[in-house]
Amino acid sequence: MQIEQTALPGVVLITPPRFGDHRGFFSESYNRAKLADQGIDLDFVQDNHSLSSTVGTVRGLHFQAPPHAQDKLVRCGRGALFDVAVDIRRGSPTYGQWVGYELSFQNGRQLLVPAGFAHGFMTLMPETEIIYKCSDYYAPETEGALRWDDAEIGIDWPLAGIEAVISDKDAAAPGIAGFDSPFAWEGAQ
Ligand SMILES: Cc1cn([C@H]2C[C@H](O)[C@@H](COP(=O)(O)OP(=O)(O)O[C@H]3O[C@@H](C)C(=O)[C@@H](O)[C@H]3O)O2)c(=O)[nH]c1=O
Repeated sequence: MQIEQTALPGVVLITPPRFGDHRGFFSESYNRAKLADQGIDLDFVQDNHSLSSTVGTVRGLHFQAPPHAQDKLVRCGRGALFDVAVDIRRGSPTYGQWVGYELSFQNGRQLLVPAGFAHGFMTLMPETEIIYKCSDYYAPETEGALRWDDAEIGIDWPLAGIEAVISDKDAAAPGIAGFDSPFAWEGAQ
């Protein structure tokens, strides 16, 4: 299993091995013990799966506030997407900064987006599926969102100029200026 740190401490790229043969491939998309050996020991309780039909669909930037904050382990089941994590922990040295990676069926990469980060993605192919594990249950009363194209966050989305397909909820999300984050940085881990 390949583990790569990103520019945002805690956000990690994970690539499980694929064993190919004449039938295709086999891969352990999640193995708790092997991840724990690498220092990533999370207690996932819910798996989510969504399909986005159109290229340029954007979902995000989303989080759940404590006490239902979620770590998310994200992968692409079909197609390709650009997956983003934004640090929203008050006092964090990287507050407001983002990282983004292409996750695709083809590359098999996964992104670990810890609690304290807003998460979002843009699909790069039609009929793209995202699958992610969450460390807490859906708690709509704790949901929050930031605007996906907020100039102050400044995410360099691929497919610049495309008219993004977004939900009404995401269209109404605020920018990060004046955002009263429910997360506080707890110091270097
Ligand atoms: C997130 C979620 C939604 N739902 C329902 C609520 C609603 O009727 C329908 C669609 O919900 P949404 O529009 O919020 O779905 P979506 O915009 O795909 O929301 C997701 O976006 C990505 C970026 C994330 O990181 C997730 O945590 C989640 O916020 O699904 C659940 O039943 N359980 C869940 O865990």
